[in-house]
Amino acid sequence: MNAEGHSAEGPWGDLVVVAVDGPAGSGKSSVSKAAARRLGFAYLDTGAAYRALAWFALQRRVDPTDARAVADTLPDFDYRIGTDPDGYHVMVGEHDVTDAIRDPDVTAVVSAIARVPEVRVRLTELFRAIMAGTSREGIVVEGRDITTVVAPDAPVRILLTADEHVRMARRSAELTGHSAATVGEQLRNRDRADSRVVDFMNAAEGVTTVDSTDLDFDQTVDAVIAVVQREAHA
Ligand SMILES: Nc1ncnc2c1ncn2[C@@H]1O[C@H](COP(=O)(O)OP(=O)(O)OP(=O)(O)O)[C@@H](O)[C@H]1O
Ligand SMILES: Nc1ccn([C@@H]2O[C@H](COP(=O)(O)O)[C@@H](O)[C@H]2O)c(=O)n1
Repeated sequence: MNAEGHSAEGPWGDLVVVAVDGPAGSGKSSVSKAAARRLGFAYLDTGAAYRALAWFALQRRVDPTDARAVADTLPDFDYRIGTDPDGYHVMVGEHDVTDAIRDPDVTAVVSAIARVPEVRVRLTELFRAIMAGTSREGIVVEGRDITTVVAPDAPVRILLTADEHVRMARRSAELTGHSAATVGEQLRNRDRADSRVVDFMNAAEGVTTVDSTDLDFDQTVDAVIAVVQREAHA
């Protein structure tokens, strides 16, 4: 039994871990948060940690392409994230970086930060500790390598995807003041860089694909919840 009372059968005991991966703009954060809210589960956004470390490196004027210098920031990286889907916040030390980590300057360098092996090892440990510490019945964890590296043994594993043009259109609809072409190019470049490190375009064995290309937001949340209900206690 772990500290939060999840009994010890399998790595997660009776904690229902819902692992969700997918490319940029596929709806991982918004859909996972809404599904967690409806299920009464916790919600963990893992991309926020990579973004927060990118923010921290920029603050320290570390060159994001210098892997050694990036890894050297890890001992001082004091990171906390809220896992209540209704109380989402991200802290680095005493700084609330919830909004700052969405800044285009951070988005532009996050893939370079995320390809540093020491970073991936450290953040994976951190994610597992946060997951094990939840007091709720379950947790929805979303990112790029959750179904394959962070929690390949999760009872529910989902690849959330959508056609690239649809993802670009959804992303540009939420970003005013940026041309659709620029938004699309940034999204495609980030996916290209990230997919050199982990494969989140193809479902690993045992992972269920939810394709939202022809679904609206609520239908996508319904589809994710249907997978959870079918697979959580299968
Ligand atoms: N099925 C859907 N129908 C319509 N809009 C959607 C759907 N799913 C997600 N969206 C919208 O698409 C946009 C991108 O979603 P979101 O930010 O959750 O994606 P993401 O995968 O977390 O992206 P990133 O990896 O870049 O952080 C949001 O505005 C969200 O509301
Ligand atoms: N499991 C993960 C999650 C994220 N990343 C990297 O972080 C970047 C930001 O992620 P968002 O989901 O907030 O867009 C992403 O582009 C990846 O570089 C990761 O490597 N693994």
